[in-house]
Amino acid sequence: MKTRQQIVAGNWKMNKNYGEGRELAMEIVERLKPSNTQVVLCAPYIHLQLVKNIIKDVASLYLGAQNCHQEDKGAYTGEISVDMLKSVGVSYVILGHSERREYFGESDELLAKKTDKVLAAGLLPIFCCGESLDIRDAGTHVAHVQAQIKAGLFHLSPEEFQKVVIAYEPIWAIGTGRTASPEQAQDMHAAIRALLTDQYGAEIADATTILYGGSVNGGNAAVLFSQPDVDGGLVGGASLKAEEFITIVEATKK
Ligand SMILES: O=C[C@H](O)COP(=O)(O)O
Repeated sequence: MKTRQQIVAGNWKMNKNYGEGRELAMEIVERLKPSNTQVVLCAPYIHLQLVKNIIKDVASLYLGAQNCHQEDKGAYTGEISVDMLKSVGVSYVILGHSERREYFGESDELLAKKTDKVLAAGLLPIFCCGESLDIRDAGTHVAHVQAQIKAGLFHLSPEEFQKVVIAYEPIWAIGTGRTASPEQAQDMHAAIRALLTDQYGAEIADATTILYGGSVNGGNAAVLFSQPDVDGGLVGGASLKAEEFITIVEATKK
């Protein structure tokens, strides 16, 4: 039976120029201690090749991208294909981050296509879901998140689905300093796992990694990750400081 992998992914978003990115990746390599937690550096495209070279000898470090295009290639100015990502050693691709959904109009249908493309290339999607504050206040957050997962992922076969990592990121907690409480995170993660159990069965649901994202930092990571259904984090701001990021990695379950 597949065991549930603990993962901490750092999403650098649109931060760090070339030199700063090199410095950050090198400091992470220096500070990281061997462990079973997978650590994914989701750097901007300009850094991917360099970061791959810096992390290549560290078994627990993986390269991630923050997006991809849904087509193989062609006249899509400014876009990047899964084949391009794969060719520089990318393993994980973040899909459906709320910033992409909101600022770039990414729909559930589009994300289903991107998921297919990532899996077909042999890469691993980190599929993001999460509700706005209005939806949470209306009390429909569980239904909202479950609908995002159904629309983006439930066309996948069980074999395909087993490669997917889910990241729950309440939008009201992203970059705001206002994190979900451990109970709020656990409740949603349990609801997601229950949905996965209905669709794919308990064995696959139990083995699925579900990350929490939204103002995770060195001070709150341990209590969030100690929740039974929280299997690590998708970290934005705090992934830009090596020391704090490593503290977060070390807060994962052993
Ligand atoms: O992808 C990461 C999330 O958007 C969380 O960002 P944050 O840790 O800066 O709140």
